Amino acid sequence: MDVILDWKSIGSLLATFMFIRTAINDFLPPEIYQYLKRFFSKIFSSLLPKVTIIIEEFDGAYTNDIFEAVQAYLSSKCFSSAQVLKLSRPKNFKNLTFSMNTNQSFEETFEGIKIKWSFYSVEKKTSNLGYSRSLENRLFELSFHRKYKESVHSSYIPHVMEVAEAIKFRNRERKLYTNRAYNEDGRIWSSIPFSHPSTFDTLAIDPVLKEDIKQDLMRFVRRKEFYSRVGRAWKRGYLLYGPPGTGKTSLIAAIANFLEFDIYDMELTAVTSNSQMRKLLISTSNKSVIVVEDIDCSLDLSDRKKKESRAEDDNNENEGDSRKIKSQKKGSLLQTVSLSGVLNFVDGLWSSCGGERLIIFTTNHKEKLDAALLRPGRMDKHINLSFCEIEAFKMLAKNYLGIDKHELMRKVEKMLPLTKMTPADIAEIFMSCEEDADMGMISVIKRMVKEKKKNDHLTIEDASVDDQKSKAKKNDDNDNEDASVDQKSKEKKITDNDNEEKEDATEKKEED
Ligand SMILES: Nc1ncnc2c1ncn2[C@@H]1O[C@H](COP(=O)(O)OP(=O)(O)OP(=O)(O)O)[C@@H](O)[C@H]1O
Repeated sequence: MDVILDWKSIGSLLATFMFIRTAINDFLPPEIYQYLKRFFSKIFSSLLPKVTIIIEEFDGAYTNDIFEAVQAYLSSKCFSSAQVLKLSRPKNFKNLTFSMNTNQSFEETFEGIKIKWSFYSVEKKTSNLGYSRSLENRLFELSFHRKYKESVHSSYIPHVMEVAEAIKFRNRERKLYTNRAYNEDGRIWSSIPFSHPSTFDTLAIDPVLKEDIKQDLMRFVRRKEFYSRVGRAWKRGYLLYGPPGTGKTSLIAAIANFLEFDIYDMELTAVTSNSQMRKLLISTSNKSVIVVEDIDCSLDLSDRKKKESRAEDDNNENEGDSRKIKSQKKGSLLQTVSLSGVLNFVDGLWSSCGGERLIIFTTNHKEKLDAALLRPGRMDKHINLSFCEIEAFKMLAKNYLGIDKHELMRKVEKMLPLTKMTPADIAEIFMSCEEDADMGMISVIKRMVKEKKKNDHLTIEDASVDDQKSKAKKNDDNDNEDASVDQKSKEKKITDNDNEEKEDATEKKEED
């Protein structure tokens, strides 16, 4: 009976409320109505003291740095209070990582302020060109009492960012790229678990060049103030050029490892417009290396003045199959991103990015690029990676065979300039020798002899009839060299002694 009475009183209360509301709406002048509305909403908001800040993973197409920072911050904190946690150890991470599960909360007190974090994941439906797809939209909610709004803004949030930065620094050996960015179709355009083992120690390039690159990078990262003082965006452009297999990709990985930057590998051919490219680039995080590989294949970026004559040359040129396929595949998209689009982003747009960024273009054909793209300020440093020279060879021998010196090193030094072998060629031979130093060195020399023969043969085919004699002599020399290597390998098997003398004797014989 009591319950029935309660329901009755609620009903009459609601009826009275509706009556008053209608009366206010109908009879009160609008000005007084608005005034009363503001007045009551003020009273209600002071009665509801909670403020909530939402931190989404993506802001439109761009990643939100604060989301990542909060994620790192909470992974270090949530263990003590969240009820359901996720435990993981991503590949290449040393430590276990705790993170909050969806729909979970974590509470803490900071300088007397009660803070509550909640983590949600919501499905967002998007439709594009008749296709509908669902995207995961993850977000953190930060709630606290209204009266602490100012303190949260000026102390707590900076504290979270500081802790997150410290965690990132502490875990700098963890090489995992976790950032995700979606393009307008909702596809991930860049999600690279970055754990490339290449470092400056394993990179076989001229030591002087290596040191120069390291110095340049260090100067760049410590000159934040300088860049802002002179009013320039904090970015640097590198162009890596040289034949395939000379270590362009390895150098990029070594740079990212050295600087501890994220890598974004930009597939320009998948970008459908200049504005999309601009959006994608702005969505990259601070401290990142943006890589555009094979720029000459991705776009028609050749010097506009030379374009027509080049087109003819291209038809006649005997290029590698893979490059042809690449060009054909990408040809249909040639018009989508223009040279000016690329130039624009390399120049001006960076200013809106804030943090330091390195952009690296690679090409096998520097001469095909437009001069406008190559000028300083756009591509600040041009790095030529070429065929293997002796210092690089020694590094490869050390890395792959574990040797600092070898009796055949002098021979290699003599022959290297006569061949066009890339570090990749040599690395491949060493790989197949399973760390047997003698076998590795002998196999390399045999291959060099073959390469030299091939090169000589090509040169001679082009030469005039008068050069026929020298061709015969060169072939004789090659045969001698080939034989001497075989001979040496036999001798090596018999005894390790007297090698130096035997080699000297063989070389002398060849010279004679
Ligand atoms: N300078 C180098 N130092 C150490 N290893 C190298 C070097 N150059 C090539 N290599 C080896 O050869 C492989 C291929 O090299 P990489 O992909 O870096 O060459 P690239 O110049 O980028 O070739 P492409 O132009 O075809 O992309 C690497 O995985 C690495 O093992």
